[in-house]
Amino acid sequence: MMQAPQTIERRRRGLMLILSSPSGAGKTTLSRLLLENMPQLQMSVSVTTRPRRPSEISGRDYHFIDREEFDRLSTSDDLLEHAEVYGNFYGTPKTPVMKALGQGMDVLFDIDWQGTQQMMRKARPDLVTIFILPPSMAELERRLRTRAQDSADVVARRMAKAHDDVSHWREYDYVLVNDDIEASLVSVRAILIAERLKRDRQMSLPEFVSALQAERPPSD
Ligand SMILES: Nc1ncnc2c1ncn2[C@@H]1O[C@H](COP(=O)(O)OP(=O)(O)OP(=O)(O)O)[C@@H](O)[C@H]1O
Ligand SMILES: Nc1nc2c(ncn2[C@@H]2O[C@H](COP(=O)(O)O)[C@@H](O)[C@H]2O)c(=O)[nH]1
Repeated sequence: MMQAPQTIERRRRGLMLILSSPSGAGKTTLSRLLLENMPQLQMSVSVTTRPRRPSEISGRDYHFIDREEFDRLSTSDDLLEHAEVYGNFYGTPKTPVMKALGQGMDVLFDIDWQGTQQMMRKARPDLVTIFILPPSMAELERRLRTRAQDSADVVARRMAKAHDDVSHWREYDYVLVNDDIEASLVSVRAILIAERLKRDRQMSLPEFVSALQAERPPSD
């Protein structure tokens, strides 16, 4: 006998939402706000060889590791992707991502364009990618300086790479200019909500629709 539609468990393939931008455009800020108010979304916490900033918490913002440990993780295939960015090494641990997806969660990534390219080769159908542009290069520099977490040398090094970073915008599904943070948050939430409704991600739809069609039409 056919199950009633309302008793069918609505299963969905988890998706991987990637945010990339030149350094300082606002990925971390947007990610934190998005996670505050979005169920079924988990942040991927990267490993990095970069020194910890004063405001950062190990295990929440990054897993801070040395180069030897990083090389061990990358050669043992424990990273989904990895790259050298602004002179430091960064990578995405594989196990927590696979576990979260297996539990029906979506996973949020704050990674650069090199990591995104690697992820595209591995898991394109499950990826949703967003590139975040700053309103201007002057505002980008202002944000990096007022964040006050990096030395003047580090800010200069990141600004020197900003044009090259921006040149990758066409590789992304969505592009937004992070002028107003609240407006950007609304856009990212809208993208995620719409992507969750994509037909191919709703695994139980065929079963659900069959059950709907098997119901007797209401009598007049
Ligand atoms: N729309 C915005 N308007 C003004 N300031 C913003 C906006 N978005 C972010 N900021 C500020 O800009 C600074 C940089 O933002 P954030 O750290 O989120 O950038 P990021 O893209 O994560 O940088 P990185 O790539 O270096 O990790 C922070 O001080 C943040 O508060
Ligand atoms: N390819 C990857 N890039 C990553 C990862 N984690 C962070 N990043 C990117 O590095 C820069 C600099 O970050 P910051 O925290 O030092 O300011 C930024 O573009 C991040 O998106 C990662 O695991 N893989």
